[in-house]
This record gives sequence, C-alpha cells and structure tokens, in this order.
Amino acid sequence: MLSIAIYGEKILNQQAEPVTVFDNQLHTLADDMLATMQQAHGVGIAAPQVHRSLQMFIMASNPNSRYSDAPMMAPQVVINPQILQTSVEQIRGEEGCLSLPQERCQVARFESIEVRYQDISGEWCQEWLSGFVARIFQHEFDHLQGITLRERMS
Ligand SMILES: O=C(CSC(=O)[C@H](Cc1ccccc1)CC(F)(F)F)c1ccccc1
Ligand SMILES: [Zn+2]
Repeated sequence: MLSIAIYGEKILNQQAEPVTVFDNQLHTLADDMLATMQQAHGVGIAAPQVHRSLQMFIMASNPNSRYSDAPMMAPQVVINPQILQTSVEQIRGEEGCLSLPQERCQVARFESIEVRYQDISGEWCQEWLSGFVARIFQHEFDHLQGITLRERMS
C-alpha cells in the first residue's frame, strides 16, 4: 500500500509531469495505485495522491451506494490524458476524495466528454465517456492539474 496525500500537502496543488517512459516501474506503480485505491474503497486514484507527480490515474467505476446505476468496469489506467470535447450539459453530483477523507460535496461536471489518453503500454486511446465514468475522469484529471475538490465545490 502506498500512503495517500491528504488535502494541504503541496503535491496536491502541483501540475503533474507527463509520463515519458513506459517501463516495468510504471507497471509496478499502477499495480500499487490500484491496490491502494481498492483498500481505500475508492473508484479512482491519481498519482499525485500517492506522492508521485505524474500524469497518470486509475478509474474503476462500480455500482455503489451513491451511484447505483454506475457501470461495472475493469480498472483502467489513464496516462497523459487530454479532454478534447465536452457536452454543453453539466450535472451536479456527489463526490468524495481519498485525500479529503469523510468529506462529500456536490460538484457540477460535464455529462459527457471526449478524451484521449495512453494506456499502460503507451497505446493512444480516444473515446467518449458519459455519466459516472465521465465524472471520475474529470475528478482525476483535476488532480493532475493540482485542482482538488475544495476548489471545485459549487
Ligand atoms: O468511492 C467513493 C470514495 S471517493 C473516490 O473514490 C474518489 C474518486 C471519485 C469519487 C466520486 C466521484 C468522482 C471521483 C477517489 C479519489 F479521490 F482518489 F479520486 C465515492 C464517493 C462519493 C461518491 C461515489 C463514490
Ligand atoms: Zn480526489
């Protein structure tokens, strides 16, 4: 398990660095992040939250008490992400953050987004995400820009 940075630690307010080397060390970091996220019962986790200033996160939607219609998806490693397009509609919804334990807040997010990112082997993927998965992506994407939930509370 990796230690999770708590709100107020500098690394959470920094712009993360692009990933340039796709080696075994990156695989190990992804595995460690996934284990840390699962142990903390999260649906996502970003590298800066485990004190690694890298443009990388994991998203792993699963039906939960707050989003019963959330899709069950295999954990996805997202590297060097870009948001290419966004829907006009925004939806307010409840979010939590492993770096802000016990806090929950209502955040407005785009209902759907077109994204481009590299997977763990460096392959580029481009797709439209919507609903809860789009919400997780936007939450984790914020972490890579040094934006936390406190700044997003609407
Ligand atoms: O599973 C959680 C715990 S918080 C969580 O999983 C964060 C991800 C997240 C939760 C809810 C919406 C968007 C992102 C993890 C973080 F902070 F490391 F990114 C949850 C909280 C509120 C609504 C639905 C689920
Ligand atoms: Zn968070």
